[in-house]
Amino acid sequence: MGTLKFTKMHGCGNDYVYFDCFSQNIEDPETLSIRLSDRHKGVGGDGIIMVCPSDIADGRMRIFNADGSEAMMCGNGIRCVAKFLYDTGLAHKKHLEIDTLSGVKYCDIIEKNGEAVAVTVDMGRAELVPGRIPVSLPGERIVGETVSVAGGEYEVTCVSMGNPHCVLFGGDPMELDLETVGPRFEKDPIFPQGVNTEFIEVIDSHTLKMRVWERGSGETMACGTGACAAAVAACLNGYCKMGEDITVHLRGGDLVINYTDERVRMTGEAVKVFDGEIEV
Ligand SMILES: N[C@@H](CCC[C@H](N)C(=O)O)C(=O)O
Repeated sequence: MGTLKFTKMHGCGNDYVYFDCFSQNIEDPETLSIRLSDRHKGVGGDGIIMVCPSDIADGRMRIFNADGSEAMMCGNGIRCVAKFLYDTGLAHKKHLEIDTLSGVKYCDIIEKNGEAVAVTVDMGRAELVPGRIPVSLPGERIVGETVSVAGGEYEVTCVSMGNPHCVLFGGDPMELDLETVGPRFEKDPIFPQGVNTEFIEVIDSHTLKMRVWERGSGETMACGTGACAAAVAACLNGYCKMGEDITVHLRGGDLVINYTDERVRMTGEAVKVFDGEIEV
């Protein structure tokens, strides 16, 4: 038995329990994530995030979903990791490099009264090659393709932002039975590693409304990589234009995304809720 110090943080309501792993060791993050994510018997969150030292960057992020699975990347999480590094002084730099399982990402801190309040992240290139997303469908890329999922026909666009995404365009996503439809996509064999699924209503050429079902965590208030994938998909399907700012309205707040061939940039809030300590 021992204790672990943590910080509860969120980006647009996508909340995780963050651990300073420069000074603490977590032996079994998978089990800890399942336990702490419980909103009744735990701290409550969409998973846990370990902020670790790195030999090649200012810090390294490890993210675990609420079901204990480790993910390669988290858009809302990386903004909070940047805030954590900046505010705690572990790396008090306006430009931060953060290593992830999908490579090093570059973060620019937006500061107010000495604290990071928002972060712009260079998320790198959007990956469209099906085998690298991965999605088991033929072709050079999957843009507006009709596929059969659990007996239904859907028009999908598939993108990797370091993790796999399937984007669908339609009417108001708030009217969807997401608890039924989300798991069907997550577990469909065309996505060999599972998938995060975004349901999008195009409001205008600079504005999207989105609801997300996340692999490993279910419905969350927001998904940063998902908002990036949605903006990329909106451009590929001709709803929005590359190089222009696209605001994505999520259940928990807004993200601004800018997509070019070279990179996807994401800007949004990073918020600390409270510090705590827990027996493990
Ligand atoms: N909420 C995240 C993504 C977290 C990981 C995802 N569920 C996966 O398994 O790929 C974000 O903000 O990007």
